[in-house]
Amino acid sequence: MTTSTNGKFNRKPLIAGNWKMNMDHVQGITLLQKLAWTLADAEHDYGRVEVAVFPPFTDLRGVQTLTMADDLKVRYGAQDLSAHDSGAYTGEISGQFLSRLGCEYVLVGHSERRALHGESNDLLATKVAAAYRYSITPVLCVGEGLEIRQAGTHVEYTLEQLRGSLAGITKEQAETLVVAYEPVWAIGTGEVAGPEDAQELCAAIRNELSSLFGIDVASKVRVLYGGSVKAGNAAAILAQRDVDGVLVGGAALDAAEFANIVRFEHHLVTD
Ligand SMILES: O=C(CO)COP(=O)(O)O
Repeated sequence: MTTSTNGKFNRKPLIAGNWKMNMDHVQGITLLQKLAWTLADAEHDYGRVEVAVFPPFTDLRGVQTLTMADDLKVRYGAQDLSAHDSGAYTGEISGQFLSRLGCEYVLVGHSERRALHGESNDLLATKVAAAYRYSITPVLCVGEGLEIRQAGTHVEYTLEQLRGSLAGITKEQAETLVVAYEPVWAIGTGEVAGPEDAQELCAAIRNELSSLFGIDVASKVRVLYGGSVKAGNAAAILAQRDVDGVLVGGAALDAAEFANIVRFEHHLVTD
């Protein structure tokens, strides 16, 4: 008998939309407004399922202004941050600036940052620490590429990324962490990991956090799945025991589609 008051979820599900390098600041406001209206029409209960968007840096001031003016319940965050606080780091954005812009979350170590910008686990550990310095919750992204998946070493590889990118954080910090498992071969390819694959890795990540930081961490940390999530496959993925949410790319650029993912419970078959 579980004491859960939120369906199968002991942890509040988080439905997150990573806009990547899409939506300029005008388009971004329109998208957020549409999303908020669609969810308001559907009487979405944000206390039950949390919603967050990750727009480009240049959209964040507009997103903040709209959120404050209309008292929106959608949370938001940035797609990256600097490991440094300030100084001669041309082109970088400090966690301090993000905090001033009302960001509650920041993506750290998205596979596109790891692959295209050579971000290592060591660097990412310093970015995770920077996020915590400004009380921003990191959404740490991990996940294997196709070759590793085919070699069958994906669990060990992903857990190694997890350990490396969390080096030096405290148990208290770990308790507020969000981890997103995003297998690279499933990102933007239409190739979605099966619900069982998502469950396997989300459970392995939770177990690893438990042995790294203690069991209560594992019961609090939310572990998301990302990679070709759409309204049509979200419910089955979110029905898995250890999947506490999804990190959505392409489908987050369409307000109606993303709202349907947020409302996944309406597509769940209850047991
Ligand atoms: O990378 C992703 C989210 O961060 C996933 O992107 P897609 O949903 O477009 O596959």
